[in-house]
Amino acid sequence: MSLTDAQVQAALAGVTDPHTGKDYVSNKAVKNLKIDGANVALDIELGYPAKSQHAAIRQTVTDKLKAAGAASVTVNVTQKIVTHSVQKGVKLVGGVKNIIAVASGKGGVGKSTTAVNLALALSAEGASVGILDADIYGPSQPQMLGISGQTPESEDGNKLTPLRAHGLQAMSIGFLVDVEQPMVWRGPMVTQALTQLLGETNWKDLDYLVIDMPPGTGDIQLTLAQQVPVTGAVIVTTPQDIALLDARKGLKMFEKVGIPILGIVENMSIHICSKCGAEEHIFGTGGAERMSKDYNIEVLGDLPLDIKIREQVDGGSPTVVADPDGRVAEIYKGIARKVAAKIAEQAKDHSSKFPSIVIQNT
Ligand SMILES: Nc1ncnc2c1ncn2[C@@H]1O[C@H](COP(=O)(O)OP(=O)(O)OP(=O)(O)O)[C@@H](O)[C@H]1O
Repeated sequence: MSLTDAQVQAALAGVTDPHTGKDYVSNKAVKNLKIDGANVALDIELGYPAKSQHAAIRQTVTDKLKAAGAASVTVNVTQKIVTHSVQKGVKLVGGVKNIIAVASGKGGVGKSTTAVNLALALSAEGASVGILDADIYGPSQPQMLGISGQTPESEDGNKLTPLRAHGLQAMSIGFLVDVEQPMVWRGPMVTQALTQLLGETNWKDLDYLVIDMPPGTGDIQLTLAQQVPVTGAVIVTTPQDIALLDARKGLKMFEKVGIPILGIVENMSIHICSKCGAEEHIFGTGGAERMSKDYNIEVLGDLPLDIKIREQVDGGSPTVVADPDGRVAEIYKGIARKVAAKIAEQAKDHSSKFPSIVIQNT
C-alpha cells in the first residue's frame, strides 16, 4: 500500500508535542518529508532543546505513521533555537539568542540553586548555555560552579572571556569583586556595573543566557528588568514566600516592564527524610497552584527540600551534573524543557531583518 502526502500529514497532525501542546504539522515541525510508496522519512524540528526526549518522540511518530499504513519510517529529531523578541526599545546582547531571568521576591528561597541547575539542564538537553551571576548581594555562582578564585581574562584586550564550568560559559560579579568585602553600592552603580558585565563579556553562540538576578523587587531589580533584554522570567518561590506575597510582587515587577513570565518554580516544597525517604509537605500544599490560578501562570515544577541538593550545589557540582540520572535532575530537566518550549512559542525577533532607513539630504 502506498501512502499519500495527505495521509501522512493527517497522521502527523495527530501527534501532539508534549511541551508546546501543539501538533507537529500546525507547529511547522515537519521538515524534509519524503514518501516513497509505503516508506516515509522525515525530520521533526523542535524549537527547543530536548535531547532526553528524542527517542520517545521518534517512537511516537513512528507508531503513528505505521498505524496509518507506513511500512518503514525513518524519523530524525533535530532542534533549531532562534532569537525571540524582548521588551521594546532594548538592544540585544551580542552572541546571545535568548535571556532567561531567574528572580525571586526575597532572598534565600533557592534562586541561585535553581538558576544554575536550570542552566545545566538546558545544556544537558542540548543547548549552548551561559550563566550570568547578577546577584550583587551574594554572588554565589563561582562557588556553585566550583570556579571561585578564578579571574576572567580578556583575549582581545577589550571584552572579558567568560569562564567555563560544566560546559557552561560563566560570568559573575563575584569574579570581579572580593565577596568577603561588604559592598555598599548605590543603585545606579550596581545597574551600570551589571549591564556593563553583560555587554562586555565575549559570549560565544549562546542559545540561552540564564541571569541569576539580585533577590527582591526594589529599584535595582526594576532598573535591571528595564535595561536587560530579557526574553522571559522564571520566578522562584518557597511555600512560605507565597504566603508572604513577595513572589506576587516579583510577578508584578516583570509585568510592569513587559517581560513575559515563563512560570513559577516552587522550591523546597516537600521535605524528604534522608533516613527513611518519607515525603512531607511541612509548609502546606497548593500555594504555587493557587498563585498560578490567580495570575494565570504555570507552575513549571516543584523541587523537594533535599540535603543532597544543598550539598551538591554548595560543593561546586550542582545536582544536574552530580546525579544526572536522578529524580531531582529529571525535575530540573523537565522545567528546562518547559521554559525553552515556552520561549519557542513566543514571537521571533525580526529586528535584525529590518532594512536600515537612510535619510539623504538632497
Ligand atoms: N531544594 C533545596 N533543598 C535543600 N537545600 C536547598 C534547596 N534549594 C536551595 N538550597 C540551599 O539553600 C541555600 C540558599 O539557596 P540559594 O543561594 O540558591 O538561594 P537564593 O535565593 O539565591 O539566595 P540569595 O538571595 O541569598 O542569593 C543554599 O545553601 C542552597 O544550597
